[in-house]
Amino acid sequence: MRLPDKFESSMRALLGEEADAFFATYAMPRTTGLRLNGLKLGRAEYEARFGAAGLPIPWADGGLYTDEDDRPGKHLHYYLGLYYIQEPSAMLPAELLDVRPGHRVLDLCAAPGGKSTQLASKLQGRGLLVANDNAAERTKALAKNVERACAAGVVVTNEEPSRLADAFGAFFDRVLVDAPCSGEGMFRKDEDMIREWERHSVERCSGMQRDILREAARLVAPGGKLLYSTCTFSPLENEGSIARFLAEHPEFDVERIDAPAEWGLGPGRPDWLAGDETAGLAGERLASLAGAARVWPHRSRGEGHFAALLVRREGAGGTPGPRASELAASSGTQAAGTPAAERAAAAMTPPGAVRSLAERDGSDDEPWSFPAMAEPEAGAATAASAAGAKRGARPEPSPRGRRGAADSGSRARGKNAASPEADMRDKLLAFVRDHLPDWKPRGKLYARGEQLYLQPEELPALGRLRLVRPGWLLGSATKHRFEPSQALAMGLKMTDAARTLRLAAGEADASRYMKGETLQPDPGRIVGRDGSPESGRGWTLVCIDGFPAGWGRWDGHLLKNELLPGWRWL
Ligand SMILES: C[S@@+](CC[C@H](N)C(=O)[O-])C[C@H]1O[C@@H](n2cnc3c(N)ncnc32)[C@H](O)[C@@H]1O
Repeated sequence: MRLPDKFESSMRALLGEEADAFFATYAMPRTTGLRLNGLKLGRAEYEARFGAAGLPIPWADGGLYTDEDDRPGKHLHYYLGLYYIQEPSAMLPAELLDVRPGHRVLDLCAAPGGKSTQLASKLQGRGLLVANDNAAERTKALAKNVERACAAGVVVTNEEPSRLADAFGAFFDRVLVDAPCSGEGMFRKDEDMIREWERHSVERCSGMQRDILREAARLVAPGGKLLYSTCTFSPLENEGSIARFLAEHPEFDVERIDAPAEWGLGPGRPDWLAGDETAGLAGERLASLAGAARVWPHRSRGEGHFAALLVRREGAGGTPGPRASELAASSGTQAAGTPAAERAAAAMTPPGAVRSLAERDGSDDEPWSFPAMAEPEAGAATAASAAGAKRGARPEPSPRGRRGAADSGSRARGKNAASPEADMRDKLLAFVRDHLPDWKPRGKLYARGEQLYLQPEELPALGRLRLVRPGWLLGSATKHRFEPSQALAMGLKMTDAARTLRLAAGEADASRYMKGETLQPDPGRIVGRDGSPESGRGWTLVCIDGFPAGWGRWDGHLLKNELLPGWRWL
């Protein structure tokens, strides 16, 4: 591999005696890995059922090393969302962020979603994750990866950080800034990164990082944490970005990353900054940058990475955004400014205020309502509709379109059962009663066109933001019925569905289903929740190795395949 001369000479100067060991790694195979999806299963269960999958990655829950010539992306289990393919060092930042169930989490630079899916598994379905990226095209992969792994509790946005900061204010307990960077740590993984490095200068990346970090600071609740990470070795983009951040934000401190010695991490290197790169920081505050962590390929089994954990002091009041203060007023709880730790602890106990669908259905005069059905301002296009318009395709129905206009009327009518909202909800409820009898999701409904989403209860109204996925897409309420989505299937458990076809990955019908073909299973294979034959017809959850793969429609003879083309196994 031919490394750029400028890169080589600066790394030799920084590493001194260690430089030879560092450069020797470029003749070795790159490191590869996968991370089991903790929302579906853990390592013990995976290995007990499917055999050993690789050596554990020491810093990542469910992380396993793979061999370069393994092809985990070709396996059906990948399509079922049982794991995400991720470079081992890239699993470190989300582990360090200390995300717990109930937290409000923001992944500010999230596409294509490796760390978002990891953060979502830490939340275990409690709390909220906003996964954002400012590149519209990249949010498509982000949304799909989230839907494959864990769409419940996740909102995908396509925004500039400043607009998120204006909307949310100091709302989040945890913020991840996995920043765009010069990618020096990925040269061994992807030689294209060398060409990219030659095109994008370290200085340009450092400017982008400054702008993103400035806005990120506004989004962290007092007592909350911000994890900054890059996949580059450049001191300017790593310690330099954090030095400038600390100089501009006295309310933040570095929290030392105390990793076990066997992880092989190196410290942050404030001593590598040139005088004009320290942003005037000096003394203990400059020295605190040593509490960051560097992954070195000659010390750990992983590509190059940097991580710094920053904590916003308790009582360092941020500005609650208009949306966050709305939430505080409406919920009667203190939304912004409440110590994050207290709220996280409260979230660990079952939240009585958050009622399940089953509890609402029947016991409430407005079951599973639309309490915060916010609509984007006229002219604020969704990312999907903007992308469609660019390609000249028919844009997704506007939220202020046919349904939206009627919705405004329905709000004026209040609880009128004949409102379009109530009609959509009733179709969904009828589907749930028939097909998912004991399913107990948490959240509130949100409608966009015909599509119905489930949002986390504590998500404030997001009217002006570009929403790629305003929540978990449950399906569409069409004129005659509710049609469940692929995202709904992926977020269910096999035992949630009243009717299933249960296949094993090795069966011909499993690959035929995943390729989009109609199936003709033995009717005895269509079973109910307890595994006994089921005589009904209609929507059927197709499961492979015990995990949902998608929907089919059973007519007693044939199973019509409802797997969308983009979800097929090629
Ligand atoms: C290193 S990648 C993120 C990888 C991702 N965290 C993952 O684990 O899959 C950096 C991302 O930052 C996004 N980005 C660049 N500038 C941004 C900005 N100003 N605001 C938000 N995202 C930005 C890029 O589009 C890119 O997807």
